[in-house]
Amino acid sequence: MNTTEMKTIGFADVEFKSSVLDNTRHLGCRVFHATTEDTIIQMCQAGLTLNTGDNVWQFVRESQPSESIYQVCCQDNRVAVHIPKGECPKGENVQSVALFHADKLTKVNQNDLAVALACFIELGFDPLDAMTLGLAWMTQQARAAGAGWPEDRTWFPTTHFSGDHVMGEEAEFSPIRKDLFTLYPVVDTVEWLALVLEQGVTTAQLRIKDPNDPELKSKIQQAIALGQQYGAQVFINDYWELAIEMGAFGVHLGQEDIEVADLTAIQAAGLRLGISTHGYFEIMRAFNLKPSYIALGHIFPTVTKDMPSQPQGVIRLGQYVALIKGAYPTVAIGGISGERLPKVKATGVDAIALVTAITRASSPKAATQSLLQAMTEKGAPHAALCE
Ligand SMILES: Cc1ncc(COP(=O)(O)OP(=O)(O)O)c(N)n1
Ligand SMILES: Cc1ncsc1CCOP(=O)(O)O
Ligand SMILES: [Mg+2]
Repeated sequence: MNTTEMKTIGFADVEFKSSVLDNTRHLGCRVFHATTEDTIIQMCQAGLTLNTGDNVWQFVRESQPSESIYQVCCQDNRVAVHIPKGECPKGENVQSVALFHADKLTKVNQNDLAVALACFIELGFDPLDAMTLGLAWMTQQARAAGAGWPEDRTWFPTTHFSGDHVMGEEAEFSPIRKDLFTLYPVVDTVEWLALVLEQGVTTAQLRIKDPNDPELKSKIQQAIALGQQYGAQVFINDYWELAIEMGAFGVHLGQEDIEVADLTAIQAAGLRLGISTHGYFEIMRAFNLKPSYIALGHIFPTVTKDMPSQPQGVIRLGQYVALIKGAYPTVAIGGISGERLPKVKATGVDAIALVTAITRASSPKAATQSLLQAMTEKGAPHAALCE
């Protein structure tokens, strides 16, 4: 934990019982009987509620769409969260029911869950990340593995949205070569791609954001050919259909992209798949697809893309990397410069993706070379992280 400040949470009803109350101190939180805290757990006629100041959670038997309340429905070891309409950052198309399966618990105790959820929300996590962490923390305790910060993915729930694509049991995406997965420039022209490959880059991405670009097809074709020429892993951002048609090495897709792409077709065609994530819920959601790598972002503020989420910082990056390590290769993205690279690398992340550190450098060739060198230099892995 990176803070010594104790967070306080109140429960309004003196009769309120939870077996994890004392253990919240391991997270830097204190939950006690009070009626005046900003974050408060209380019983009302409709059932258990948690008011965090920013949002209200209600534990219900059957959920129904609501404009303003997060509704939590617990059944055995499964939890469904109905996300209020007003909370969907991207509007109507966003999926509204998040599902969690804590398969190493027999039953989710809703009082314990309210406490765990309150703690992780107080610690600054987004709602679905707080739920993911809360269930991991409860499972870890139920399995006598301590009450400290949940790091071991064994205890994490599986997560998905209702309506998510389900991959076949055996299906997984082709692997990447990890020895070639170091500096990962993301560029928007074939010229930039050629420049970075000439400097010795071994993994790169073509990211063209205009789907009406009249030369889109030809640019993708040239990017694939350059990848083959240099023996590099070239990913195509977004345009998975063209990537399949033209035999690309791989595609990169974001959280909304995976809802519409034909993942089975991408996998069956042998293309590698990289997936963007922005927190615990999305990381566990990405696990379901058995991708070729998981991208973690955005780490620092970025000028390249409008981000609905907050920058994650290197402390959280380190926690995500620890969670994923050994399962999938990881790449960090967002606001990473040459100066910031060493502390990002110290988290143990496999690769570092960047745009402006190269495209806005006074000498892009020299910048690429020095970034490549910095990636291969032996630093102190997992050195003390300070932001
Ligand atoms: C390596 C890497 N990480 C993240 C992204 C972002 O993908 P996405 O969230 O789909 O956003 P767009 O790039 O499509 O705007 C990426 N492209 N590459
Ligand atoms: C595409 C993308 N996805 C998350 S941050 C980002 C842009 C990264 O660009 P930069 O390295 O210039 O911050
Ligand atoms: Mg995308």
